[in-house]
Amino acid sequence: MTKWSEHAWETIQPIYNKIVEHPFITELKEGTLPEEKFAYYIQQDALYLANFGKVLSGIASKLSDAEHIQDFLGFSTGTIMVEKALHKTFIQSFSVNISTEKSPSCMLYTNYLQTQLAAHPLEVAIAAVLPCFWIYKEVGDYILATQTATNNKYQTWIDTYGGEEFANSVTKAIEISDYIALKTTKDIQKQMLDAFTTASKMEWLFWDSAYQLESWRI
Ligand SMILES: Cc1ncc(CO)c(N)n1
Ligand SMILES: Cc1ncsc1CCO
Repeated sequence: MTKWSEHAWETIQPIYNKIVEHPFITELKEGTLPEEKFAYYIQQDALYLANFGKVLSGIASKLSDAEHIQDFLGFSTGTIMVEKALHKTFIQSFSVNISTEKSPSCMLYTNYLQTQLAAHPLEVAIAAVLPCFWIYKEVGDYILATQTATNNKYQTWIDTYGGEEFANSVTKAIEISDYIALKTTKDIQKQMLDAFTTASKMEWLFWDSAYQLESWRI
């Protein structure tokens, strides 16, 4: 029987392909991405991760299996560790201005995840956060496997998401998603798939918004 996660990944293939073809990713891979665009991304991602960590601990508080609770609390702590380690390094070296104003796309994505947690079945909230893990792992692995540039100034970012440690978290998150999908109804499985797809589109949007240096139109 096909696992929910296999079906889900297959469903978002066209979105994933658009992500790895996006100039943000192709230029990040070669180290040619303008620092201004990477700095914009890092600044918005700090705001994103702070919210994402809260959503993950919110999911933990709604779970019942002790192992799963521990895993989600670990993921939540992981986002804070990544935020501190990666973001503070880049924020210093690229002299990023610390802003507290979310871009439209960052606000869309963070609010979407909060809404899934607050007003939808737990299974759906779990499916909504899965692309954040899975797409980043795939993008990290893809860059590591295909990059030709040496001395890439974005290597720390690449190694964070292409590394084994992150892969372990991603494997756990996929396994938990499959476990809960198996125990729920067809209808909720479909809602999980829709949330997974929507969040995957927002992953594309997040990189695109950084590449475009998106701003509020007012
Ligand atoms: C927008 C976004 N999605 C996913 C991750 C990785 O969890 C991240 N750092 N930022
Ligand atoms: C999903 C995710 N993104 C950054 S850290 C983290 C959890 C890893 O444990």
